Amino acid sequence: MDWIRLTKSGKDLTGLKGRLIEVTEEELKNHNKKDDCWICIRGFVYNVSPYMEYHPGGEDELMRAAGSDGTDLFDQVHRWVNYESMLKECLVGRMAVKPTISKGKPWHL
Ligand code: HEM
Repeated sequence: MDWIRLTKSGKDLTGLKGRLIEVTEEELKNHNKKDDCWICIRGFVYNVSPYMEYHPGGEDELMRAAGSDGTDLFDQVHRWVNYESMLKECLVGRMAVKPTISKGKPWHL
C-alpha cells in the first residue's frame, strides 16, 4: 500500500483514536523510538512511526528528529514539502505552552 492510501484507509495512525492532546516537552522526548516516534514541526506534534518506511529520505534521517522539534532539520532539507497534508492523520496535537517566568515585579505587588 502507498502512503496516501494508508492515510485514507481509516486506520488509527496516532493510536489516539482521533483525539488531539497537548504535548509537553517531557512527553515528546519519551516518543523517540522507531515504533513510537513523535516529531514536532512548527508547534504541531506528529506520530511519524507509520510514515517511517515511506519516508523518501529513509528511516535514519527521519529518526534524527525523533522525540524532538524537527522544524529546523525539516526546513534545512525540504522546506517545500507539504507535511501538514501528508501527516494529517498522524497529528497527535499541539505543544503545550510553557508557562513563562515573569521578569518584572510579581503582579500582586
Ligand atoms: C516529519 C515530516 C517529514 C516529512 C513529511 C518528510 C517528507 C519527505 C519527502 C516527501 C521527501 C521527498 C522530497 C523530494 O523528493 O522532493 C523527503 C526526502 C528527504 N527527507 Fe524528509 N520528511 C520529513 C522529515 C524529515 C526530517 C526531520 C529529515 C532530516 C533530519 C528529513 C530528511 C530527508 C532527506 C535527507 C530526504 C532526501 C532528500 C533527497 O535525497 O533528495 N526528512 N522527505
